[in-house]
Amino acid sequence: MISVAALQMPHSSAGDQAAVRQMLREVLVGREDPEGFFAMCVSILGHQETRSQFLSIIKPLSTANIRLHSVLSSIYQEYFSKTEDDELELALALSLLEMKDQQISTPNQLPPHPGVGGNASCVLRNSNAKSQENGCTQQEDVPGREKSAFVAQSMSGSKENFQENQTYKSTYAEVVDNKSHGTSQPLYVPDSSTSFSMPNTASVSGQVMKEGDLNLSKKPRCSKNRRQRRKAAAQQIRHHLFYFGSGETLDSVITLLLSDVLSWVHLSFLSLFGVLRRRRVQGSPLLWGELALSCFCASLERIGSHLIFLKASGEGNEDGSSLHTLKTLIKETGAQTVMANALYEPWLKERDDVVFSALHKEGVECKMFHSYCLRDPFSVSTEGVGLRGIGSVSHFMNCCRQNPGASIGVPLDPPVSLPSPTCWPQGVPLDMLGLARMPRRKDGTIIDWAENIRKSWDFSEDGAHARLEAFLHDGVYRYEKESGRADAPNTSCLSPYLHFGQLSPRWLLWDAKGARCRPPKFQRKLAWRDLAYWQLTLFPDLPWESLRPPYKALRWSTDCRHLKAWQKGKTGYPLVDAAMRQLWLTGWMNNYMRHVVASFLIAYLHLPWQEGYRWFQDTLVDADVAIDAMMWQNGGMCGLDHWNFVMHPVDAAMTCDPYGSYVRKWCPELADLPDELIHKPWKCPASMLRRAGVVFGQTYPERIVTNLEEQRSKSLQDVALVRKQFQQYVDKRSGCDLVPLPKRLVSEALGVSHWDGAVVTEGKQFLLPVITRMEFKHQLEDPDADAASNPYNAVLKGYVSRKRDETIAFLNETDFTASVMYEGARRQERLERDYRRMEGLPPAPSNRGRARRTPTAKDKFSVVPGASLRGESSGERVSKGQTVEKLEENERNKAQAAISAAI
Ligand SMILES: Cc1cc2nc3c(=O)[nH]c(=O)nc-3n(C[C@H](O)[C@H](O)[C@H](O)COP(=O)(O)OP(=O)(O)OC[C@H]3O[C@@H](n4cnc5c(N)ncnc54)[C@H](O)[C@@H]3O)c2cc1C
Repeated sequence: MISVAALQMPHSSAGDQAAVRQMLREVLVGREDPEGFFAMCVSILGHQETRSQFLSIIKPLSTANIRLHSVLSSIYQEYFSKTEDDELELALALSLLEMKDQQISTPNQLPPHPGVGGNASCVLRNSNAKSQENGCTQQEDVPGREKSAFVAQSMSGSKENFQENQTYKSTYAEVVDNKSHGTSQPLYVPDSSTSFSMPNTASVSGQVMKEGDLNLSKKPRCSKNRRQRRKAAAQQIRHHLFYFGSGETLDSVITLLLSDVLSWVHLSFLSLFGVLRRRRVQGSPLLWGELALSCFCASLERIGSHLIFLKASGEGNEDGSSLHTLKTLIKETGAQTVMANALYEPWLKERDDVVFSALHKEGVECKMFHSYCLRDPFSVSTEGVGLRGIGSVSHFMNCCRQNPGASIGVPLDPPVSLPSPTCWPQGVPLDMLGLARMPRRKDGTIIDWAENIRKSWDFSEDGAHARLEAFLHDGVYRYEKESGRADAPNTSCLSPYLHFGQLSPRWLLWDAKGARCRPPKFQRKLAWRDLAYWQLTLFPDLPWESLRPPYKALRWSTDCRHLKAWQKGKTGYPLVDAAMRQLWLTGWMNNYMRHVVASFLIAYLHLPWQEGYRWFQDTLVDADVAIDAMMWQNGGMCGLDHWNFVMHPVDAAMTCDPYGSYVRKWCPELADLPDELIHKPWKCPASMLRRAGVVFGQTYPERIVTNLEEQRSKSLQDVALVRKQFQQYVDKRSGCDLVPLPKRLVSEALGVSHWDGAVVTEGKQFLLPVITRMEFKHQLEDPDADAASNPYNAVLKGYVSRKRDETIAFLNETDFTASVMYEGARRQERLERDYRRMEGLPPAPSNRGRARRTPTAKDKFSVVPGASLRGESSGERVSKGQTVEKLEENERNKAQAAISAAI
């Protein structure tokens, strides 16, 4: 192993050198790819310096790792042999500059709010705070209560506030009544006191601010580290809120954002191989992070406080550098208490545990609070519920009901002031973090890919509340029935604010329940969010590896042209293109459109779901490692709750853009086509195209694939192939896929700790049958059949009748996925009716759609995946499985499990 520290970078700054060295270490241990490393050098050192220094930087590799050296050299040669024109052309294409004259408005048509917002993140606090003055709340009844009293008082504000909160809490518990289960038990709501509530409160400029990582308000402060621990490039913004104190109360508070070296990695999207890989790694979320931090700084200034930015530095790995920086700060400020909000990504939790335990050993009191999710994902348990239907939101909510754990808690008023230390520690300016750095051309000019994103959003907490208000006054009334509409602002558009902690889920849930219209579907969305984090804690490889083993071997396309066309919104399918352009220009698209573009990428282009995940990570302003990964796994057919539907790239418009106005907005070159043909311009007569000024290949791209049915058939056949190849992962009885269970779930299911002789042995794999598309089960029997002849064909064609709309709206009250299941079942019914008519058979008994949701002995495809645990080696049922089954037959869960199992 060579010594990275020995590398020479004569003309760069020490910080740059450290960043490059750090990244090279990552390459050497295989956590970073050479391409990502090179791009980082270009970003950090600049073109000139990279050109002159790169070869000497990598020179030590020429003896220590010849292969890597030659890969890096060829990347260098290729990059610097490109002409400026190539790059410019790419930049233009990628920025979709042909649309620059268009007025791009915000995703949900709210008037744009120029200016800034802010977020922030961490707070350092010193002891002896005047608790009444600021609003931190610690309602936990813990032994250290006295010590944390400063927090409790400062956050929850007055006693009256607290009482009001209690009342609110009981109202909340009633409201969260789970309608679909006819039980008065609070849905997904724990009962007793809040598990935290840090410096909440504060009425800043007359605004009630709510809890969030980057806000002053009602909630836990601190951070949510979003790090993408992926091999190509690890990026993160990390913020921590620290409270430093020396007594029973705090006398000062310092808000701190701690960022690590890799956060400044900056990939030029022009850089590599002439192929647009990404806007930049995590470009959009980092941009949001910077703008939101700047707003948060302003909010703190208004109440006489500051936000300090620090870069983690010091020797050692990333834990080491965070720890070193914190220790230095603690020494400087004399702090005795450090508090931070919990991060749930397993690898970040691990790091924080290490840091906190080291600080603890040195006598620093450390406290971690929960804020990002409604439930701490590490505390969710399947006990009493079992594993049947795992992955579905219904199953997850059942688990939360059965094992309520700590209370979700109530939002608190934001602080009106924060006690200041006598001397503020020295930080670095926000722009030094380099979060929203724009790439430069070789001539030094900046390519501002974020112009439209900045116009589209207000990045401040005020912006979050304005959107919430707007939604509660308008969109919320259409949410149940029409949240799929892309042409209307029917969803909340709050995801980036939630992601960056500018709005807490607790507050959102609270407000949604207080609204006159309380759509259960909307409330369940927050459970989806928590579900994603629960899955990530169970399967830390969720963002990279297919959960269903056979699907790792799926044959995927490697067609870069298709990928680029999809990314740039140039597939020739107007609905897909409109959504991808909206994503590029605003950093957002609604949930329905995310399903449409994901289905297109996977089922019709056969590109791996990881490509979609990566692109979303780079371009979504709400890019979230857990949610994104869970959804792409589900879309990629390998998640726990894989989609039982495929969105058709044309017909889905019947639901989401029936009049073509969404396409007209984002693909203006098609604006003059009539409503009925705008989603399929290739069907227009030549004269109509002429009149509308559409020339395929010039003004609008040709379709990159034309044989949709064939493409789908291929996709199905590929799935059948791997399921055949890896039969050990297919349950013979039900035809369902089998997923290896993480030990934590096995223990819960077997009740290992209490159960005689039940030992989950190291290395033994337990397999669980999971929800599996019916069309896959059928295809297994006839692997070469085409998609059209598969009676369970999952392609959704859009909703077409009012009656169906109403039924779907009703089912949406239960779950979005339930509605698409319904549609699938109806389609199946139609097919069967036609078949029977043609064959002269008597009509089938009715009510098949719903019946499919429950297992019947007659229809093997309806068999509900049970939680029969099998030892892989023996293939035999584990005797303890009977106990598991017993648990699962628990009456309280039966109805829910049936629905869960079907979706
Ligand atoms: C392929 C794919 C990738 C996705 N990637 C992300 C992502 O990176 N980050 C992200 O926040 N959401 C992601 N989603 C989920 C969802 O599309 C967005 O949360 C939603 O579109 C945000 O818009 P909204 O705030 O108007 O949502 P609303 O419908 O108003 O919902 C309110 C909030 O609930 C949460 N929520 C809604 N739907 C989901 C869901 N399916 N899973 C988890 N939480 C949900 C979000 O925090 C959202 O802000 C993805 C969905 C798909 C299909």
